[in-house]
Amino acid sequence: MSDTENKEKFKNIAIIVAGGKGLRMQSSVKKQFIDLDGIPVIVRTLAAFDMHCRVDEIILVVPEQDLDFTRNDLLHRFSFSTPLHIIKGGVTRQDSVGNGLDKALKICIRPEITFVLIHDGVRPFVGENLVDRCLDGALKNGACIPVLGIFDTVKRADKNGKIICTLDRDGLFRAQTPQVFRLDLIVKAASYARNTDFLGTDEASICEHAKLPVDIVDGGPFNIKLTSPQDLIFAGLIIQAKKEAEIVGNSGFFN
Ligand SMILES: Nc1ccn([C@@H]2O[C@H](COP(=O)(O)OP(=O)(O)OP(=O)(O)O)[C@@H](O)[C@H]2O)c(=O)n1
Ligand SMILES: C[C@](O)(CO)[C@H](O)COP(=O)(O)O
Repeated sequence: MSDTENKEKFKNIAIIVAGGKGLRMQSSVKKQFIDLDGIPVIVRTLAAFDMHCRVDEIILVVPEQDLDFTRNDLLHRFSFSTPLHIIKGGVTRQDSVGNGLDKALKICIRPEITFVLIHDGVRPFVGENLVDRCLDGALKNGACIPVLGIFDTVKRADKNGKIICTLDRDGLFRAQTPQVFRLDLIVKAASYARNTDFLGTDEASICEHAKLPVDIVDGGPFNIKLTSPQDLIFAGLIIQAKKEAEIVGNSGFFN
């Protein structure tokens, strides 16, 4: 099926979760609101989905106490063309995603023909082609996430810092976002996780728990999650490198 036909038939909703406290970043400003070269992290992330021609609507999840600030102050300074819904998050990432899924159910026509792209608000360098790969994968089999291989030798160690063994890294991957799912499937998996008290660190793990298959596609080396203070240094370098690549017409590298 061609892209144009898909666009008529399917609806793609990005759910950007930015409802966390960002404790590991040790910053007085929550990491999703930190300014990176004049543009807040969450605005950079929103812009990546706003500019993507296959994203029809965006749901932004923020901490309840930051709803007013986000609506009236932060986003007031920027304009987006994709319909944007701003809602409150929950205690855990899974709760925040759950709120996003509830909203997606309300704004979709039919969950069976709706895809949700669940993305960390603090992965601002997600590329256009990476989003396409995840969407294409989910269109085929209902669920798809981007991953990166592991290029270092992987050790298991005990609590005293003594190595127990070296793991076989063949078949091991690091999961990124956006994680894309047909809405009816992820809603079913999320409800099963709730009923069985399963708490996952990503949405793929919720599907795994519900025995729903999830495909993988290549993630991106620049699609980093801003977690600790050092990541802000990497973010600055990525921004600088992107600017330089744009000048010489080589920015495709970052997609
Ligand atoms: N209750 C929560 C917790 C996390 N997130 C979001 O999930 C993404 C990935 O989570 P992580 O990097 O762990 O963010 P925090 O939970 O904010 O960080 P920390 O664990 O360091 O406090 C972030 O965009 C974060 O805002 C969320 O929407 N709601
Ligand atoms: C969803 C995620 O970013 C995929 O790598 C990750 O699992 C979030 O984990 P964290 O423990 O909240 O950092």
